Amino acid sequence: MDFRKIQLPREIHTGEGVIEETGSICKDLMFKDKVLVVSGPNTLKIAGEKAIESLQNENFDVETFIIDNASKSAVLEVQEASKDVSVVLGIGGGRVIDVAKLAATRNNIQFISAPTAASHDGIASPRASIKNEKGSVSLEAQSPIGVIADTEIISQAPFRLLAAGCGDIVSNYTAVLDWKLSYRLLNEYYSDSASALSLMTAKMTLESADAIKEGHVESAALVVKALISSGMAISIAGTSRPASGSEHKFSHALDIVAPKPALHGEQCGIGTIMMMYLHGGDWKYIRDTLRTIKAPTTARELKLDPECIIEALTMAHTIRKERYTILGDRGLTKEAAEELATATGVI
Ligand SMILES: NC(=O)C1=CN([C@@H]2O[C@H](COP(=O)(O)OP(=O)(O)OC[C@H]3O[C@@H](n4cnc5c(N)ncnc54)[C@H](O)[C@@H]3O)[C@@H](O)[C@H]2O)C=CC1
Ligand SMILES: O=C(CO)COP(=O)(O)O
Ligand SMILES: [Zn+2]
Repeated sequence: MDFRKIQLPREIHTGEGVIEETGSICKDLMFKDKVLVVSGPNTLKIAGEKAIESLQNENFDVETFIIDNASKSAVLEVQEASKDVSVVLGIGGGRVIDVAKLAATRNNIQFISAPTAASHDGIASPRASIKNEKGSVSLEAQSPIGVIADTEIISQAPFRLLAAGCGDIVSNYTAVLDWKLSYRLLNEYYSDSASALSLMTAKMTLESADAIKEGHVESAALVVKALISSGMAISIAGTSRPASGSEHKFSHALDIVAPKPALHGEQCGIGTIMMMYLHGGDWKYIRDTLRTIKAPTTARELKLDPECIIEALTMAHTIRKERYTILGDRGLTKEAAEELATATGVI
């Protein structure tokens, strides 16, 4: 028998000020007594404290745990801190959400995702990216039972984070091309519906590029919706394949080689320009649209040396080797990497 399970969020709450409804949302979801809020040092002040007040107003006993990295040890610490709670809330950026999501999954506890920035599509996905000695691993986790996305808070986050979210969405184009390639060459499992949702999300976002502006609640709402939809494509696929291909391998490689990596979504956006070139697709459209959004398209904008880009390109195929992409099993030579980055204007 070919059993398949698709897990999706049960409730998605978006809107200006919705973080102040956290307590009543948790009550409606029938959580009781003690809850754990996992946040970052800054995001606690930006959103965590409002959520805590709202939870306390509904008589929840709130514990707080602050993390600053998506490491294995942070996951273990949050697991330890969440043994006797009814729900774990991750309030912050992608790293906070991943740690809280994985710790809750391992403790068999429900998880609520409350993003403070629209910077990544892990908001509603059933995966968690955790750093390890080799860079990072994508681990299976539960989907959040609820998403609380306060568009006012998200619209006030540095614009760079919103533009990065667009880079993570644009990645869907090359991720799907890579996935299809692997399906054709290696008969890898492939889902038409997950790919269709992923591509539609990327297409709609790029078509709205002109409307993605700094400080606008509507822009934040547009990107949040796309990131949640991308996370659902990951849920349907049961793998991050529809949203992570060669461009993500490049970004994961940069996280290893760069002295100070840029944001995940920024790196993925630039990776998409280059991987689309390798696929023979319309890489200029990707580049120009990222420019319209004011997302970075060059190494200089990422504050990275050209050497870093070349090194990441030549090692990208070694990341998640089981995930076949346009980079093949042998990857790029140094010369080919240099040619690719130069031809696309990345260096
Ligand atoms: N689980 C999944 O399916 C996915 C996971 N990821 C992971 O997510 C992470 C990337 O997420 P990011 O959010 O880009 O990085 P991040 O979590 O490191 O956040 C970037 C910075 O933005 C700050 N920040 C967040 N909200 C803010 C606000 N409202 N105002 C001011 N500063 C704010 C954070 O404190 C942090 O310093 C990576 O580790 C990546 O691997 C990315 C995509 C999918
Ligand atoms: O970043 C992701 C999707 O945007 C998750 O992908 P990975 O499986 O590469 O961690
Ligand atoms: Zn990503």
